[in-house]
Parts: sequence; C-alpha cells; structure tokens
Amino acid sequence: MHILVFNAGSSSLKFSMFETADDMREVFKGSFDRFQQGRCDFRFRGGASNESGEMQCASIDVAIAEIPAILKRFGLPDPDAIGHRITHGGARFSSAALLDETTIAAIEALNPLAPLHNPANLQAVRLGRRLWQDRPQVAVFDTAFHQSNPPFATTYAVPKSWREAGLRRYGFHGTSHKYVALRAAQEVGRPLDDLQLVSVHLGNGASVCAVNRGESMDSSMGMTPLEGLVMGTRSGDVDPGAFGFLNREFGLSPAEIENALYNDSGLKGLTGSSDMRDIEDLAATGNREAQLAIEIYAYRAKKYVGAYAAAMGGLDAVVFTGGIGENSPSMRRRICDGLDFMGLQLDHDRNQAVDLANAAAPQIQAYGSRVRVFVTETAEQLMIARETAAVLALPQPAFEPIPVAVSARHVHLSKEAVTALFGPGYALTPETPLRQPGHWAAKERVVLQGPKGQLDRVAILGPIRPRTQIEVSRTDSFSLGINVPVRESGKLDKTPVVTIVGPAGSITTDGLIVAARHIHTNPRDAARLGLEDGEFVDVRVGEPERGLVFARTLVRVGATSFTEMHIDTDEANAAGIGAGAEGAIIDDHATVHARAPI
Ligand SMILES: Nc1ncnc2c1ncn2[C@@H]1O[C@H](COP(=O)(O)OP(=O)(O)O)[C@@H](O)[C@H]1O
Ligand SMILES: CC(=O)OP(=O)(O)O
Ligand SMILES: [Mg+2]
Repeated sequence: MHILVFNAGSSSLKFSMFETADDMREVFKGSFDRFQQGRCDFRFRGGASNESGEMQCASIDVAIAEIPAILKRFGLPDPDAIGHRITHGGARFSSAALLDETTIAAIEALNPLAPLHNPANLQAVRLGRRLWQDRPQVAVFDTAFHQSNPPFATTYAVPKSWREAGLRRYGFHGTSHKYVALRAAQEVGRPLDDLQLVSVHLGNGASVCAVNRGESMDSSMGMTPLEGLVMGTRSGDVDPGAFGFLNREFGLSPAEIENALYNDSGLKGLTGSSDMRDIEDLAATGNREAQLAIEIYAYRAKKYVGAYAAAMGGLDAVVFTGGIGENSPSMRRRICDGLDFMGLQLDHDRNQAVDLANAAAPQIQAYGSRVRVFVTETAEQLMIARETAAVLALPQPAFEPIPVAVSARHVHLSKEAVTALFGPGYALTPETPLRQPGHWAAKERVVLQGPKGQLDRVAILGPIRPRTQIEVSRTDSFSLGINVPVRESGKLDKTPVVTIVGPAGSITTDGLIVAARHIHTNPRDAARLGLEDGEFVDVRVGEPERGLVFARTLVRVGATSFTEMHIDTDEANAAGIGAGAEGAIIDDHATVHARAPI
C-alpha cells in the first residue's frame, strides 16, 4: 500500500510517499520552504532522481496545489491512503482519526487556536478528498502525544469559568517529540519507559518537551502554538500584562495584538528576518540586533531544558531536532553551555561534525558527561504514515443497525387545542401504539390549512403536550404555502402559524416545524453505541438501492426511549426506503474520547 503524507508547517510544506509493504520505505520525499517575495526553495527526491532549486510560488497554499503534478512527474502511483499532519486536535482527539465531515468540522472549529497551521493542514485535506475521493484520509495530531500531561501542567491559573470554557494548555510538535524520543531510546539501547528526556524541536515553530519515562509530561507550547520559545515569527512567552499595555498605549485590539505576536514577533520582530541562517550570517558581520536575537533564543531554550530536568527530577538525555536543532552547531552549543552543573557537557568537535545522513542520530556529549546529547532529523511524515496504517488496520467498527421510522405529517396537541378542535371535555382515542413507550396515534384526524392549500386527515400523536407542535415535511410546507423552518422537537420559538381544523372548531397556532432528523435512544443503548445526548452523528441508510448518508442527525437520550431513528417522508423518499429500514452510524466514535467545549 502507498501512503501519501502531507506535513504543512508554519514556514514549510513537506510531503512524502511511503510503501507499507517495504517496511514503510520512503519512496518519495519533497519539501517547499523559504517562501519570500513570491518564490520558494524546493527539494524533491524520488528513486534515483534528485531535484532542488528555487521556484515561483507565493505560499504554502499554492505549493499544495502543485503536489499532484509533481507526484505524476516522478512516476508515483495514486496513493491508497493519505495521512495528514493536523496541528491542533483540541481535547477531542487523543489519537489519530479517520477524516470525515464530522472530524473535519471539529478540526475547522480549532482554526482560531492554530491560525498559522490548521487552515493549511485542512487545505491539504481538501485537496486529498477532491483528488482521491475513495481513499481513506487520516488525521494525525501534534497535540495527541501531550494528552498524557498531568492537570498541573495543562491548567492555567485563571478563573473557573474560563477553564470550564476550554482554556487550557495542549502542547504541539507531539509527532516530532515522540519520534525523536523513540530514536534516542533506540540509540541508548534502553526502553523509552526507563528514560527521562528533554526533546528540543527548533524549527520555524519551536518547542521543548519533557518526555518522562515514555510519556509527554509537559511542553513549552500552550493552548496555542504561541507560548514558550522564541520562534521564527512568534514571540513565545510574553507577560499577559502586555495586552493591557498595548491596548492603552497604541489602542491595539486583541486581534491586532494576537496577529503581531503570531506574525511579526520572534526572530522576525527582533531582526527583520525569521530565518536563523540569515540571522547567524548577520550576527557574524557584527550586527548587534542579530547577536541579541541569538542570545535571547538560546537563553529561552536553555531555561526550558533546565526547567524540565527539574520537573522530571532527572535527565538522561537531551535531543535536538528541527531545522535549527539539526543544522546549527552554534545554537546547540549556546543552549548546552554552562549546564555541566547538571551533568551535561558537550564535545565541541562532535557537535561541529554532526552528519545526519542515513537517519543517523549522533551523540555529541563529551566523554564522561552523565547526560547524553543527541541530534537527529525528525521524521514527522514517517510517524504520520505509521499512524495512518495503524488506524486503517483497526477493525472497522461493527455497525449495529438502528431501526429507521418514517414520520408522516402529524400534530401533537395541547389540552386547550383538543378542547377548541373537539369540544369541551373531549378525550382523544388512542388507536395505534407507537414504538416509543407511552406514545400512540389517535383515531381522530385534523385538517391543516395554509395560504396555498390544505392537508387532510393529518394524524394526531399522543399523549397531550404542554404546547401544540405541528410537524410537516418540506414538500408539505409547499402544499400549505408556508415557509417552515427545520427545528428540533420542542424548540418552537418564532415558528410560523398554521390553522388546524377539527370537527368542533379551528385554531390558528404557531409551532409549525419540519422536524430535524434524530435518533431516540436510552442510556444503555447509547453507552453501547458510543452515543451522547445532544451530539450529532452521520447515519447511512437505504443501502444498496439509493443509499445515502444523513449528516448531522441529532442524538436524544431519554430514560425509557426505544432506540430508533426518525426521518420524515421527504428524507425517506430520497433514500428510497419504507417500513422496516435500518441505518448504520458511520461516525468514527472510536477516536472520540471526550466532548470538550472546543
Ligand atoms: N544550516 C542552518 N543553520 C541554521 N538554521 C537553519 C539551517 N537550515 C535550516 N535552518 C533553520 O530552520 C528553520 C526552519 O525549520 P524547519 O524545521 O524546516 O521548519 P518548519 O517548522 O516549518 O517545519 C529556519 O529558521 C531555518 O533558518
Ligand atoms: C506547531 C508548530 O509550530 O509547527 P511548525 O514548527 O511546523 O510551524
Ligand atoms: Mg515543522
């Protein structure tokens, strides 16, 4: 199987193709980076061919669209599956997940919390879905590895209502931190569970992670990839008091401040360039701003290394990765210098001579240094390919069929309405019991009248309700000549009026709706099916004839409800189904561990 992987970062787009049958061999690797003035650098390696240079390309979005043609040019097959780096998975995703409408919507909702990343990640998802519609696509989240962080590391000391609304720390670069930690453990020759590591990922985005005995314990990025280290264009840690100051001094809005902290800060804010290569060159020519930027950058990273050694209560190794971590001996040296007090000493020659060819992970500590220091390329794409294959290898959830009931137009009447339509003291006659316990269809019928026409012999469903509700299909709404909204049962505010005619009189009342499709279920069935009250699921019905998927089907858990999906006659006709039909929930609940507010 061929798995194509997209890894869109804040300054680069990396993409690789892997062959699973050949020990996950990377058969193609490509990257675009250094986007400036409408141009970028590219590097493509596939088979014996190597291409690199500069090309016209304004942004990562534009680069994504180039990928299909590049794959074709290198003679690569269409992928069998596509794996995507998704930077922010919030509280919802603690492991990789199949991408479908529901998961995509959940990821999109997190865009404001990773504005330099999630929109580009989703751009690649959209391209994949357009080009390879029938191929599974899997999301692998930067945040997932950090789900093991303890509450004392993820909780901000802020008001309760903010925390309850979802303000918490997540951490990013998890795929990279996990890979380099595994790689270091392999080199040490001990299980990761035995080791206390600090992983230092210094790319355009940068973060440090405490990997304590196999688990992420803490990392320097927070709710967003803005907290922590100095980055290419991001500030990292700043005093939150800056918001008030900037607002008072410059009249800046929160959005303006946030934008500047994401895009005009970090190395760029300090020197004008976000690229460490430029800054190191400038510093060497005596440029004071560039020199200070390097000092700030290294100092911040050093503080986190020390902090995490203290947090874990020990340190076996430090691992450097990311564009700067891999390629800048002087930055590694600045960060490690002065840490001999905690048993870490660098060998300057080894540090200088690092060669990462053939996935090497050289050790650069001095002889006798208790703490080892590694440099390794990160392999986010490889990890994403592995996770993609793992998700696809999971047994597909056994679909438990759910009975589908087709609701024809009907009314639920209040006591007052029964009196007005049938006369004082009248009691409706239950005739046909319904599957929901205690519910029935009455023998009596009514007429609905609208400006365009009327609907005869409309069923009345009991028992009596506090408020009258009239449920019709969209087609019915045209017969009546009334524009009727789709509403959840009981949500009747600002619904249109209609006239109901009975043998003893008529009433004109609001409460006219097209009922939103829903699944009734009870707590026991809900637990078995992995459903929660109020959530929306996708349900496939009508196979094999005119099968279709009903997206956004509302789940309603009631203590004694019979598990059954309700759709209206228009929906049933569209799916070509009648009595006795069944549906299957296709939303991948296996990966949904928590429903958080964001
Ligand atoms: N030889 C080098 N020396 C110093 N910095 C380098 C070198 N090569 C790349 N970098 C830096 O690496 C950073 C980009 O890191 P990378 O991990 O590729 O980015 P991304 O975070 O977008 O994945 C840039 O700041 C770039 O200047
Ligand atoms: C999370 C993050 O900052 O990623 P990148 O370094 O790829 O921009
Ligand atoms: Mg990156």
